[in-house]
Amino acid sequence: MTNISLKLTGGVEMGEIIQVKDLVQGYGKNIVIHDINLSIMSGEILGLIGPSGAGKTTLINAIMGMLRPKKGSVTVLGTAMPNRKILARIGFMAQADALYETLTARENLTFFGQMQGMDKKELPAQIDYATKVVDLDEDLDKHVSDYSGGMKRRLSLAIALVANPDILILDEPTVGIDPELRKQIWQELHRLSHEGKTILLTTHVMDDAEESDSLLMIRNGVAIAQGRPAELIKEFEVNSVEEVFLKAGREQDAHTGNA
Ligand SMILES: Nc1ncnc2c1ncn2[C@@H]1O[C@H](COP(=O)(O)OP(=O)(O)OP(=O)(O)O)[C@@H](O)[C@H]1O
Repeated sequence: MTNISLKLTGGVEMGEIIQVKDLVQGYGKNIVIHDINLSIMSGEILGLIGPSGAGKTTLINAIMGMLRPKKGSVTVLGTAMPNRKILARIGFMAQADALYETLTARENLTFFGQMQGMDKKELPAQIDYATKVVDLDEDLDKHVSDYSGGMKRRLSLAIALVANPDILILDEPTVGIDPELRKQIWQELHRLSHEGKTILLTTHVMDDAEESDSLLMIRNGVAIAQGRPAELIKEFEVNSVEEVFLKAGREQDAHTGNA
């Protein structure tokens, strides 16, 4: 355990839930994340935003403990990652769907729910809840092989939700999801955050960024802006989160001589 104090209130931990300190991460000799610092408090929704190849998935994989930090540290619920017990408390939606195609959606949800230690008696109600959030309740008994790409994304999100985890880590949860359902999913994410759940998601979409409580913008593996959307808009003297990103990118280029 680190020196971070976590208080228990009604079973939900309070305080700093995810902490990333001076993280350097990469593959072999290729460094793709440079000195990232990040703190996510309980009940906070943090949006990780950046262009393709910026290093979002790499950062998420480091937080999940799937990659060991090359330098710096990742702490989740006061425990250094990687850690199996902590992993069980995270609902994870990966960018590539990891589903059993020959099983039905219900069977997939049952399997992943049980893997996360869910009580068998609680599973039907949780499956019902999670599939309603993503609008798949009518298609629950279809084989995943008959699902469209968007339906598979939605099922992956339902799997992240099914075990009622304290922490949600979602890699591009809104890709392939229509605007109406996107709105419904955001309503649910806000409700979960009000319950004290901590949510980290990645996105390319500026609308998602505006829904987040706080943002970390990364470009070429470097944090170029960090803070609450409204504060960033003020700080960069622009009118939207998108303009913050563009201005911060230009400042990065000027700084590194790429301008
Ligand atoms: N398994 C891997 N082995 C080697 N290099 C990798 C691996 N995964 C990612 N990379 C490289 O690391 C960099 C960051 O990739 P990453 O997937 O983290 O970006 P991203 O921001 O999530 O992109 P996208 O939005 O397209 O998913 C890229 O240059 C990518 O080529």
